[in-house]
Amino acid sequence: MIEWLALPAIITGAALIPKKKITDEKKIQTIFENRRVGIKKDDSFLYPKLYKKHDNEQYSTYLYTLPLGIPSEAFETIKSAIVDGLNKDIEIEFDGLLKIKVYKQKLPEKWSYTDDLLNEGKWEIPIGRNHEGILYHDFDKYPHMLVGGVTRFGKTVLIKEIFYSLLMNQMENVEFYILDLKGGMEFGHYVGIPQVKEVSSDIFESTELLSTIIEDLKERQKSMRLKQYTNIVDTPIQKRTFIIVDEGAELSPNIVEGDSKKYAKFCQAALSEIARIGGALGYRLIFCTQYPTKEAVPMQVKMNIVARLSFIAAAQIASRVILDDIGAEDLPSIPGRAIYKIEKNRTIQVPYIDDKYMFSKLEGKQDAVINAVKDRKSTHNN
Ligand SMILES: Nc1ncnc2c1ncn2[C@@H]1O[C@H](COP(=O)(O)OP(=O)(O)OP(=O)(O)O)[C@@H](O)[C@H]1O
Repeated sequence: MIEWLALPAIITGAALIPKKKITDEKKIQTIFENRRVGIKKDDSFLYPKLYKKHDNEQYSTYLYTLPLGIPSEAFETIKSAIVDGLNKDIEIEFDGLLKIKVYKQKLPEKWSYTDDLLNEGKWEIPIGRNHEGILYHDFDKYPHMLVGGVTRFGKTVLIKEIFYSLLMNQMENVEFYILDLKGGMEFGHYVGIPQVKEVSSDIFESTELLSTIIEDLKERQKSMRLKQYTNIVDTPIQKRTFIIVDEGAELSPNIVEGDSKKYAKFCQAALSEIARIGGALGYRLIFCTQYPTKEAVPMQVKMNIVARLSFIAAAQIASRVILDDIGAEDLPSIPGRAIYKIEKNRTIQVPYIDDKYMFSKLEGKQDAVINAVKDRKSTHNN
C-alpha cells in the first residue's frame, strides 16, 4: 500500500524538478552539429571549437577556432538557424577566429524619426540603428548608394528619410532630381519644394532629365578641370546634386518594350556616367530597385557604388546583386530592417518617417526653405 502511495509522489516530485536551461553556448554547438558545419576526418566530424567567451552588458561574444577547410560562407548559411535557435539577434564576423556576438536585447521593430537626428551643415544622414547605436551615412565620403529589397519593406520610407535629412541639413546647398518611375505617385508632389529641380514620372521624362544632368556634368567637369580641382569635397564649392532613382528596373532595356528600349539604353548609360565620374563633381546617385538583377542594375552603376543597403531580399541571388553577399534573404520580415554595407555588413533598423511629420516640419520652416534657395551663394558654381 505504501508503495502505491509513493508512486504519484515520485511523479509529482519529478515534475517539480526545474528543467535545466540550455545555454546559448550549447545551443550554438548543437546547431553546428545538426547542420554539419564541420569537416569530416576519417570516421568523425570536426566542429568549430569554443576558444573563449566574453560578456558585457550588451552582448556575449563567442570565439571559435575552426578546423582548416571550412569556408566562411558556411556560417552565413546557418546564421538564421542560430538566430531562430537562440531567439536573439546575432552578428557573425571572421577575424582569424569565428566570432559570434549574441545580443541580450533585440533591435526595435520600429523607431521614429525626430529632428534630433539632424546634423546641420553636414552631408550625414541617419541610416539606422544597430546594437551599438545610431549609424550615419556620409554622402561626402561615400557619394552614391545602391538600395534593394522586396516591395513593402521600406525603400520609399528610406528615400523620404534621406531626402528630408539632406534638405534640413543643407537647405542652401542641396538640389534634387527625382526619377519616380512608379508614375510619379510618391514624389510628384515634391516639385513645390524649391530644392527639388525636377521630378520625372516615366522613361521619356527621365531621358530629358538625365540629358540635362549630363550636359551640366560635362560643364562642371570642364570648369573643375580648369581650376585643377580633382574632388569637390576638397574645394570651396558647397553645392551637391542628388539624383534619386526609384524604381531603377524601369530603365532596363531588357525589361521595357518597343521604342522605350533606346530611351532605356540612354538612361542606363547616363546613370553609369554619373556613378563613374559624378561623385568627384558633386553628384550623388541613390539607385533603388525591388528587382535586383544584372539587367536592372547596370554593371558600371554597381561597380562604382561602395555603399549598399538591402531590405529583405527575395532570394540569395538578389542579395548578392545588392550586397555582393548573401544574407538579406534571411532578414526577419520586419519593415525597415535592412543590411547596410560599407566594407562590412551591419544589420540595422531604419528610422520611420511619414509625410505628415515631414510636411508639418517643412511648413514650420517654409520661409527658411524658400529663402535658402533665393540666397544661394556664388560658391555654388564657383
Ligand atoms: N523604417 C520603417 N520602420 C517601420 N515601418 C516601416 C519602415 N519602413 C516602412 N515601414 C512600413 O512598411 C510600409 C511600406 O513601406 P514602403 O512604402 O517604404 O515600402 P516600399 O518598399 O517602398 O514599397 P513599394 O515598393 O511598394 O513602394 C510602410 O507604410 C510602413 O508601414
